[in-house]
Amino acid sequence: MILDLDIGNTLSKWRLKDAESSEIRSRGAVWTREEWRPGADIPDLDVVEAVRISSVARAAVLEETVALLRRRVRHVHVAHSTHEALGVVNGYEEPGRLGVDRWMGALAGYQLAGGCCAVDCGSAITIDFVLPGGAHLGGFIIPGLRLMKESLKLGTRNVAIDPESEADELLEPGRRTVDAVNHGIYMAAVSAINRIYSEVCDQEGVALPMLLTGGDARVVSRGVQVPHAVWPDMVYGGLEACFPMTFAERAGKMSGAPRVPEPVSLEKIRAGLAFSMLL
Ligand SMILES: Nc1ncnc2c1ncn2[C@@H]1O[C@H](COP(=O)(O)OP(=O)(O)O)[C@@H](O)[C@H]1O
Ligand SMILES: CC(C)(COP(=O)(O)O)[C@@H](O)C(=O)NCCC(=O)O
Ligand SMILES: [K+]
Repeated sequence: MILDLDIGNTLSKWRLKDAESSEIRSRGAVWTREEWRPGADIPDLDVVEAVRISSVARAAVLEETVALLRRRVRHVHVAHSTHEALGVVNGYEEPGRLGVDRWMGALAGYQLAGGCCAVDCGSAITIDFVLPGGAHLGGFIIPGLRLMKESLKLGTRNVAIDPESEADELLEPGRRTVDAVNHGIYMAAVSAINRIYSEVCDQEGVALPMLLTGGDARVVSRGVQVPHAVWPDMVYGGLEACFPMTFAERAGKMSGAPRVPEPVSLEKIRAGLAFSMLL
């Protein structure tokens, strides 16, 4: 079995993948913290022959995790942001400083779609752009839904946006604090994504397919007007592409990859942008 780990600032996600069949056998998530208990937080390591890790948590968390795993598993691969990988050139002045989850998303998106806009809705919402040809432009970082809400300190942190909510409802003015806050942060997130996408496509003269991932991807997806696909395993896709192990991975296949969404034409994107400027 292969154990894939995606350690975010809030949640540490794991999945077990069968190295023979490429099937996902199980998955889970625990709050990100320093100590892991194999058998409780993560699967029993006896069945694991290789581990692949993407981590943006504090260095100490990664060090502890790697030390624990190396004692029990022969192959432990830790992903890093580099200047270039798999045809993508990192847009950061200091490539190593780009969050490795963003780098994994950009690599997975490029492998699947060629140029793309990769949006990760987790603790932070990150919006990264890769052009056809592989130039990563860099991106945008805003606080995620939960962080935005917590920063207001209005006592609403424990009432999350119902992931089943309809976007229409969330776009109405709230008539209670909790709704005013939830609808406000939702509007802030989806309008930023819509606008940033249009601005960058306009600047670069190319309509890019958009891919969404992260814990809030589903609910954010409902308010994003741009054609897009939700790909919950996008960060894992980057790990698969960087450290291919199964037959399918070596053939360039990434688990759970969605159909690439057809972007609207650049003319339409520009018309939408011009219209919103006139209002
Ligand atoms: N069951 C859940 N537990 C915790 N957070 C959740 C859950 N479902 C959705 N979320 C949302 O997902 C976010 C965490 O998403 P994730 O992509 O795992 O973040 P990160 O990679 O930063 O740890 C939280 O900030 C919260 O808004
Ligand atoms: C921007 C992030 C905090 C997002 O992390 P996440 O929401 O997935 O936990 C992470 O990618 C990170 O720590 N990046 C380093 C800074 C940068 O990318 O510029
Ligand atoms: K994120």
